[in-house]
Amino acid sequence: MNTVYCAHTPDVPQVELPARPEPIAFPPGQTALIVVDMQNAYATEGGYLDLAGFDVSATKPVIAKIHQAVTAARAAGVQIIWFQNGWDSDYVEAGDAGSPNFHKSNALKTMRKRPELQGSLLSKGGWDYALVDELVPQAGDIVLPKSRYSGFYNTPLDSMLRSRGIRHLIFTGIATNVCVESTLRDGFFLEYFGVVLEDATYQAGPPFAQQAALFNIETFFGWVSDVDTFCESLNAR
Ligand SMILES: C/C(=C/NC(N)=O)C(=O)O
Repeated sequence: MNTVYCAHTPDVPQVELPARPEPIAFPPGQTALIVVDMQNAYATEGGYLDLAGFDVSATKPVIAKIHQAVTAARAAGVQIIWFQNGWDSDYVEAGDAGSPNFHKSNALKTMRKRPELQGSLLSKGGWDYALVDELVPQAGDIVLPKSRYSGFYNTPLDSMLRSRGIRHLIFTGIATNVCVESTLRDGFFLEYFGVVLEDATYQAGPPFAQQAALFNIETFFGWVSDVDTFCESLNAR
């Protein structure tokens, strides 16, 4: 199958990444690896998703895969971007009853159901908001807070990418079917090429949510590959 090349980067050295539905080429210096919301809230037992009734028992291998992908990407000159989802401790940024987020956020709903949790879930500065211990941003990485599912909404992500000439986005993180897919979709509308490394992501909900998100991405919005393939492609440069 023919490899997909961005028409605006033909003269830049490219990495060819085997992916579904077809291979895609990316120039490492014009690529960002985005780690979506690898916070205790989403990946650790006792965090928000767990308390809200979602199964997070299988997230350890995902954390290890993200670590592997980040290490290889950083060494290859790929920009690393970490997102952290959440709000101020008074939840002003979450919105009041005039915001759909107030009604749909399972974190806010869980705290309304269990008032003893109020102030603890996804609150900036708290354990739930913090990145998991295994994943530590390094000098030169970009760390961005966000208050809604898409990393492009109300954040400087687009201008930071444009100012660095970045057109290619490699996605990892949790949840595939919520913030990963939302950010990749918004990136598609803004003309970014989005690839998900499937074993470095995990769903919020049953396994079919992961399958549906990956189907949507590979069929309509981007490409799907995995961490070993990504690392081997970088090493083969
Ligand atoms: C369900 C959920 C997902 N967030 C994410 N990081 O994908 C939430 O924030 O409530």
